[in-house]
Amino acid sequence: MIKKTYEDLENENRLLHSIIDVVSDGVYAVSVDGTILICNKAHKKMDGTTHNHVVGKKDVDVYYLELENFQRYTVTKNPEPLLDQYMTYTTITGKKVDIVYNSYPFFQNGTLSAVISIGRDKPSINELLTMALNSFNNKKSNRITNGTLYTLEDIIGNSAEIQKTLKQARKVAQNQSTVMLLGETGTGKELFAQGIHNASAYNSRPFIAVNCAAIPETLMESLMMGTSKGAFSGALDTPGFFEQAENGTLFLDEINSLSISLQAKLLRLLQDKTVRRLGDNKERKISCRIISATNQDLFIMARNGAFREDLLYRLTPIILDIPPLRERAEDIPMLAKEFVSRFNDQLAMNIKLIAQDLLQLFLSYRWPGNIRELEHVIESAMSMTESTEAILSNEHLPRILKKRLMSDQETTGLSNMEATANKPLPELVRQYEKQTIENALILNNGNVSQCAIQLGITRQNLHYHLRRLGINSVLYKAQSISDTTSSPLP
Ligand SMILES: Nc1ncnc2c1ncn2[C@@H]1O[C@H](COP(=O)(O)OP(=O)(O)OP(=O)(O)O)[C@@H](O)[C@H]1O
Repeated sequence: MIKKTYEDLENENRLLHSIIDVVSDGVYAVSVDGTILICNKAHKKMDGTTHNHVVGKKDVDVYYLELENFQRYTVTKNPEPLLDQYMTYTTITGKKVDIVYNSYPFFQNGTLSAVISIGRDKPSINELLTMALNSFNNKKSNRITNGTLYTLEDIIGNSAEIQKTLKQARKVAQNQSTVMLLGETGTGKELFAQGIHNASAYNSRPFIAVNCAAIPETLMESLMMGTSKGAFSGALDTPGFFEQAENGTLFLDEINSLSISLQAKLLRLLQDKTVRRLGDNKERKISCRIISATNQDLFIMARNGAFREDLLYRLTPIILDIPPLRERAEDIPMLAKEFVSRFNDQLAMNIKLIAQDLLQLFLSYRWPGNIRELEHVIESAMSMTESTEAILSNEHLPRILKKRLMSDQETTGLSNMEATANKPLPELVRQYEKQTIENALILNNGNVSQCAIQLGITRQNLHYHLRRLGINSVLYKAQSISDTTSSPLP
């Protein structure tokens, strides 16, 4: 074997250092007595430190945290790999870092001599997650890296109802007030919450979404408040939701499912505007906007004692009511077109048109699951379609879905009777005329002449009715599915 010269070893050392420096994860090595041996570029960038701050210095002088929270301390006590650990610390430069790391013992001649750690900070993990999500939806590429996917501009709908809610959302985004989003399931409450965050001045800060119905009650308190190491067996230093959302937005979805005891705890946090991690005595200021959402009537729940009235009033200084899809049927073609276009991409299909029979079925259905249901129905229909087909029609609906959608057509007469019981006749006539003309425009791609023929009136007469009823026929002009503008489709 050829013996390496000192110069060879020097070159090899330089090469290894260069490799370590170009790795995008933070790489760090510390001797068992706490002297920092290696800290690569990515780690220094994450920490906001320089070579002089770190290499050769004692770790306890560079990173401000309790000795027993250093990975070096834990691995020295028990020389085994320590994987997927999460920690928060402040560095000598005052930068606060959230990091997830793996640490490994390094042995020389059978004796532990150093600890090597490889880590990534939370913002870069969020970035990775966002990239992964984006890769599922190429339309959403180069998307936001604050934990969200949508802006208010992504909310589709030309109806007066949705435009009014969007206008209110844009206004609310200007300040940091607490907002409550009301709406049936699938109406787009989370979309609005993300949209408000992204339209706000603090949109570079985190958006933390918590589904209150999905987290077991026993875990919720520690996740909400955070824990300090030793609070209970296995507890680590972990920031709670409020801390994670620092200067950003905390979105509490399905807040109606919080138990009464958690409601009391949440109320106390909101009143004190401070949070204390479990097992810690340090008070931390709450500095995030709270957006909550419910698909049940909290005012009725409060009346029945199922939701605390005092908490309800804390959460509702501003209320945005998101209308169900059945109350804005004119948005259905536009939404359907968007979903067809998305599934064309995802399923490698080439649907160019939604047939009139299917569109008519969509327009007559009540959509209890709202936009999410429309999205799923289109996905199911497209999954039943050959990739060579260009028109999506009734025939592509799975039998069970078709039956469900058609059952509404049969009951529409009855529900109309119930809905119209207390309205004056002229208003009902006007509503009916407007709906009939809008449906005809949708079905005729905004072509006024064809629409007039279908309705059995002259073109001039139709123009008169359009003006009288405030309908803009241009909005109904046909566009191909692949068109990205949000207008009704053929
Ligand atoms: N106006 C809209 N434009 C485009 N897509 C929408 C719109 N509203 C909702 N969606 C889509 O509908 C689905 C449901 O939206 P979201 O999850 O925001 O509803 P939600 O009201 O929060 O529902 P839940 O109460 O069940 O949590 C999502 O896939 C979303 O992308």
